Amino acid sequence: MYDKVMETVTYLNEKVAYRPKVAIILGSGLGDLVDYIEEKVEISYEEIPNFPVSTVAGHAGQLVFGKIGGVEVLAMKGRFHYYEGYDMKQVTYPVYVMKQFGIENIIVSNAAGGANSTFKPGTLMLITDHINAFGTNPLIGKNDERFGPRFPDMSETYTKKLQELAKTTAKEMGIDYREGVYLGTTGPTYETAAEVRAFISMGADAIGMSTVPEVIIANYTGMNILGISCITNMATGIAKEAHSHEAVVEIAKRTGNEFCRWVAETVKKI
Ligand SMILES: O=P(O)(O)O[C@@H]1C[C@H](O)[C@@H](CO)O1
Ligand SMILES: Nc1nc2[nH]cnc2c(=O)[nH]1
Repeated sequence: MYDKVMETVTYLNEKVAYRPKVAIILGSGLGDLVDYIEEKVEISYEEIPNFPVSTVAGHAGQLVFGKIGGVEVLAMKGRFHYYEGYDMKQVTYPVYVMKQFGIENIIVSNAAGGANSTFKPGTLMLITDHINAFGTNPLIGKNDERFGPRFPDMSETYTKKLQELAKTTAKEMGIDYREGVYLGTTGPTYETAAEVRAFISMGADAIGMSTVPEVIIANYTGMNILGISCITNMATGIAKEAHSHEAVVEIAKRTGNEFCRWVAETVKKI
């Protein structure tokens, strides 16, 4: 794995002059953030050695390098989900690459269902912590100490300093946000109402199908982490209507503007 990652990193180093310290993983329907990136260099996943290829509608499959307000960034437009059939090492492969490429701060985003009944579709939630309900862990297997320790601590997974920065920025910009715990499941089914009740009793405020594996690797490799969920629907049982991925992407795109403004301003201060 290490050699493969380094091969990908070498390719990127030769292909782009940018050396960003900040990366952003864009969730379903949140890809418009790339419109805030100037002097872009875009690379399709197919072109990148050892990179998996995204198959989900609403996910473009590109690394986008450039600048937001003068700050160099790397945005991942299209992520890899466990439910697509990738194994956990493939799902998290880009995060290993980012770390070796020099990324120190990662912003992870997602579209998620609201489990906290005080949320509504369109709510932006700053992730304060997560629950891994995937039933597996991307670090299972032999550990390579060149990436990180065998038993990573996760007592401050979502970096307090970045949370404070995002909160101050939101207040300055008049952006409304909530805070909460993201629970990640495998998908691709949306939850049953009974599962949502169980997840609420476990402490979930938002439920999604991504983010947790990437964050586990980002934490393991020693990155600062900021997470934002865009609540696109209320979770099953709280919502009156049935879910569809099309509706999720549609709401994420509609609320995406606030999300993009918030992330762009926060990036400038990192
Ligand atoms: O990549 P994210 O977590 O934003 O995508 C969400 C979860 C599923 O992939 C999909 C369900 O509609 O959207
Ligand atoms: N698991 C899950 N993922 C989502 N992504 C967007 N909405 C939802 C949801 O309600 N549940």
